[in-house]
Amino acid sequence: MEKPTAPEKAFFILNPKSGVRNNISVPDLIAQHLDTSRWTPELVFTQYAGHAPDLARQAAEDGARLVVAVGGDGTVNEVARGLKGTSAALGILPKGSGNGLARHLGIPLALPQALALLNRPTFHRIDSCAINGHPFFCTAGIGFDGLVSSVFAKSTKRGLSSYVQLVVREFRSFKAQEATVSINGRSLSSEFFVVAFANASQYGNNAYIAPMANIQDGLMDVCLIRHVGVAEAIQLGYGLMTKQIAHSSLAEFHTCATVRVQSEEPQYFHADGEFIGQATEFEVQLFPESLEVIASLGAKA
Ligand SMILES: Nc1ncnc2c1ncn2[C@@H]1O[C@H](COP(=O)(O)OP(=O)(O)OP(=O)(O)O)[C@@H](O)[C@H]1O
Repeated sequence: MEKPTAPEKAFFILNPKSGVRNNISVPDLIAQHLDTSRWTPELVFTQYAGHAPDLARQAAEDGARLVVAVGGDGTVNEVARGLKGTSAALGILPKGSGNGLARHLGIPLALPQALALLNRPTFHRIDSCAINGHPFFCTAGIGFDGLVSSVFAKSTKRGLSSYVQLVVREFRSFKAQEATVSINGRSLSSEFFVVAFANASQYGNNAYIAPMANIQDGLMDVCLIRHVGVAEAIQLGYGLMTKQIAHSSLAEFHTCATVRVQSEEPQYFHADGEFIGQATEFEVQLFPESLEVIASLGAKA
């Protein structure tokens, strides 16, 4: 895309609570590294959880070409939600603890480099999804995934090591629930430890739940994991971190644009790592090319 003759408006939405790198002054970095011949920046801090969708939508209505989420996947989700159906593109300055969508989109985790990508932008359209009407852009999940998100939401600790400790603690008491997954005309009934829906390939922190997921192909990858004991959990953990889950007999993969899940007992679920609630029925849908982003996508998105 050609550089416009005059700078365009870029609106930065900063979550003061996200991430573990809180010694970094993002406003200073933006002042130092953003090319003001390309972008005229405006910055605002969120005041509360759930503030960013309104801020993003308003910025788009006020003519911002670019709205940048400064935070982790929760903040990215909120900003992206607000931008759906507008003509503004999403940018990301990754400042979360997991940064799943930023990693999938090839956005550098070092903020000066992420700002350099905004200075020489490449715009792409990506798919987005929704679980029971709650938009997500990276991953959503039911079962153990959902439980972990609910416990993490109550925890004040952030970062990978706290997350791993929490996963191990919750695993000991978790009981997989009976459910039926209706997908591509088939009904699959089983006890499921996890049913994960992947628009992007990873949860964050390079934990790949669906290494083959392509964010521009009009399909989500559904990963079904049935009964898991301690030995299988160790294998799965290794598979997540090495992309080997794609070849594991413990995980079954399908691709589709819609999927339904019906469960006997209420199950916890999350969208982009944020705990949403409990339900017995789930409908997950994909919306092709529904969001414009600045990214560095290789041959396989
Ligand atoms: N001003 C605010 N005060 C309190 N919470 C906020 C505020 N702004 C946003 N939030 C909430 O903070 C939560 C966490 O944000 P985010 O996911 O960006 O960071 P993270 O959890 O550190 O990163 P990651 O998701 O990558 O692990 C989100 O649920 C968001 O709604």
